[in-house]
Amino acid sequence: MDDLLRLRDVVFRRDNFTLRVNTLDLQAGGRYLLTGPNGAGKSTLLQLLAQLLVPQQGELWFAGEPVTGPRQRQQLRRQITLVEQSPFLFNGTVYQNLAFGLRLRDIKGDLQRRRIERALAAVGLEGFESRHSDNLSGGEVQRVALARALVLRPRLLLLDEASAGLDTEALPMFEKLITDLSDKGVTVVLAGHDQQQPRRLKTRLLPLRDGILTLPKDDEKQLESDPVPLQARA
Ligand SMILES: Nc1ncnc2c1ncn2[C@@H]1O[C@H](COP(=O)(O)OP(=O)(O)OP(=O)(O)O)[C@@H](O)[C@H]1O
Repeated sequence: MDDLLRLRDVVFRRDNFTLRVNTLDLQAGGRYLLTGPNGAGKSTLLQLLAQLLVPQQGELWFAGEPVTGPRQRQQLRRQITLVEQSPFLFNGTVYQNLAFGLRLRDIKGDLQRRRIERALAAVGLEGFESRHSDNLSGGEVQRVALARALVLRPRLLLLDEASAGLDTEALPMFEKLITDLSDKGVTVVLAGHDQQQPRRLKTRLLPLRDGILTLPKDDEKQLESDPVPLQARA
């Protein structure tokens, strides 16, 4: 598989927190799980991968091209979507929330309607188009936020604790969606605390501790074992 995103010697500093990523290669169609305790830097790394934060040091490549300036980062944001830990839906209907990003991409009319219908069906919320964002449960908000990401058809989908509020019916649907997307070539990075998810989803692990990403020495072995960093890659 080809690398979609590569990071080398990346350092991001903010206040008293420093995030360090020596080597990270995300393959096209790969599934990854970012693990680590509260405050380890998972959300910060996802924002960096989403090109919403800019590292002070290091190099990034997307689809083989070096990521250099703000203009390029802005273009990349059209291919990368982050679903935040506490997603914000604006005051309006579910349809309006999903249509917003499509309108910016000039996707209108029937195509817009079909994409929204399909994305809502994919998260199990068929017929939710006219529901108001104020009248949704926490789990429904998360699913609408996921659908809002899906309609944009990103090449890299970043999910910050996106399954935390899902019930026992919604979780298998969510996990099937993730595997289907990666089978279609979408790279998916999830951050979370579900200890069983790596086994169920067969994700590669990206363990973060105190802002340092420590890749497991042997990814395949890691899939069989607990999601705990064992040894740093030299
Ligand atoms: N907007 C911000 N401004 C300043 N510091 C921040 C900001 N967001 C996070 N931090 C700090 O950066 C560090 C990493 O936080 P981050 O949210 O990335 O961790 P996390 O691993 O996602 O945690 P959690 O599991 O609790 O979601 C923490 O020390 C946090 O206090």
